[in-house]
Amino acid sequence: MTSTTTPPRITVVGTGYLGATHAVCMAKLGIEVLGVDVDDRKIAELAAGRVPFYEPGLAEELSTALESGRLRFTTDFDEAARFGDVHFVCVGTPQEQGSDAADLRYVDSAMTELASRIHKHALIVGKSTVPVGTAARLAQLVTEVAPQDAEVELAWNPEFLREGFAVDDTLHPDRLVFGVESEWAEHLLEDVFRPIIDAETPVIVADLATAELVKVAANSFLATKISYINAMAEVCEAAGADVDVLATALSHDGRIGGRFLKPGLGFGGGCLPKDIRAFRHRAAQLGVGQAVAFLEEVDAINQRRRSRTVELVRELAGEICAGCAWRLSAPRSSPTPTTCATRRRSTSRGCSTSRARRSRCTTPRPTRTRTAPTPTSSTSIRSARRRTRPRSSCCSPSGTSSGTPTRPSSATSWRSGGWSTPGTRSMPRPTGRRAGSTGPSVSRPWHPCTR
Ligand SMILES: NC(=O)C1=CN([C@@H]2O[C@H](COP(=O)(O)OP(=O)(O)OC[C@H]3O[C@@H](n4cnc5c(N)ncnc54)[C@H](O)[C@@H]3O)[C@@H](O)[C@H]2O)C=CC1
Ligand SMILES: O=C(O)[C@H]1O[C@H](OP(=O)(O)OP(=O)(O)OC[C@H]2O[C@@H](n3ccc(=O)[nH]c3=O)[C@H](O)[C@@H]2O)[C@H](O)[C@@H](O)[C@@H]1O
Repeated sequence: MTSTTTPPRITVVGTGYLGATHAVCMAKLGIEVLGVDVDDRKIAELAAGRVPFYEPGLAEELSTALESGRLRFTTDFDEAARFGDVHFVCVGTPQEQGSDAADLRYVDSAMTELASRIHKHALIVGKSTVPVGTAARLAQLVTEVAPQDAEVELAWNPEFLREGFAVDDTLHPDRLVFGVESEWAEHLLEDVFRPIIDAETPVIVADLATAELVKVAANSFLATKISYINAMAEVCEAAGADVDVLATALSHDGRIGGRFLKPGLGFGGGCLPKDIRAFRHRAAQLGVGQAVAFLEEVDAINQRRRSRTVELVRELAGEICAGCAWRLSAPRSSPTPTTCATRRRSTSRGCSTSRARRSRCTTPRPTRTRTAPTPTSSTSIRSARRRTRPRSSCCSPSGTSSGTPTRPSSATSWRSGGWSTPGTRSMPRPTGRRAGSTGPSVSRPWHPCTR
């Protein structure tokens, strides 16, 4: 049933990848939104209509939202506290340095800064990915720091968006999870997400701990699925079998499905590596480390995958050098080794930063001939070297049965092909993914597993 009540006004605290997307999408749904961040440069960029990372479609939606007057940005927490009825906290939760635990200092800081300025009845909603038990601790924290004239409650609403599909995933999620402690909080969240709920999106109402756990359980499952098929790739390589065909065959079993079953370099991205580690760490703290001990193997398979890829690239680079040496002895019109390498690099599409270029160019793509299928595993990297014609029997595990997987032509298709291209997601992060984005005080080199 469609509601006619005015939606609550919201703030989005932390306007990084998740927060900027959430703010823009909420404004698109007709809500008045104030985006808040401690990074004044990021706020200035967003207020000027520029998205400081790459996400398809987001810049256009940002412009539209700014023009509508429903979306504004600020660094002023007092303004945020006055403005919002519902405050979504979307700050980073990177892996702690020297530990597998999640670094919760940004969440703690954002919650404290905000709650200590609220002078009304308001709901603070955590969206960041946190270890189970964090919300209960924060619920106590916000009550303690809130002024006496305030009534502040905490809820948790984990986010499942994928980078590259962030806008669509936010507007059309598979499900909404509301971790709440009162009916008031539940109804307020329903008012915020009304258009999405009206589109028959399932809503799961849970307690705080369950809501937190849904998120880490989902990411752990996805990571496990990827490592599973990559483990099969290791076995295939040793046995002379073809993991792409194996994955395709598995994908036709409806109980298994083909999504997240693409063998490749292993999972990277911003969250899966850090989230499975933080989950193991938290489970151990709770005395149930054994229950998720398998995630250590999931991580190990993933690390092995990367090492194996580097080995393969070295092997293949050897072949390339041999090829170039052969060309040197060919007639003068043949390209020199230098021009070989330059051409190869310049044909890497979408490499608009040096980091992106590096990440693309360290993949095994250069060895493929024009007609060979995209190697998505070490087995297929090897077989691509043997084959010059596409194998019609090989289709992608996602069910696109048209034979040869196509060459990825964008960050999104490259990623969805099972390849990890960390640098292409968030190009203008000059001091590193975490350094520039999680909070101004952290400065360490970007690495997909520690962001
Ligand atoms: N990026 C993604 O695809 C998804 C991320 N998540 C989770 O969402 C959270 C945020 O992730 P991202 O947006 O990728 O991180 P991000 O690093 O892109 O953005 C975090 C933002 O928080 C700001 N910030 C830090 N401390 C602050 C404070 N005290 N007050 C206000 N702003 C502050 C930073 O300046 C930065 O703009 C993480 O917990 C992540 O695991 C969940 C689902 C998807
Ligand atoms: O918590 C998060 O931040 C998000 O993490 C992932 O999203 P994301 O990291 O943006 O990207 P994915 O498309 O899920 O890919 C993750 C990694 O797995 C790899 N992958 C994916 C699928 C596959 O079959 N094989 C494979 O190796 C990708 O190349 C990439 O490195 C989850 O898919 C989101 O649901 C979640 O919200």
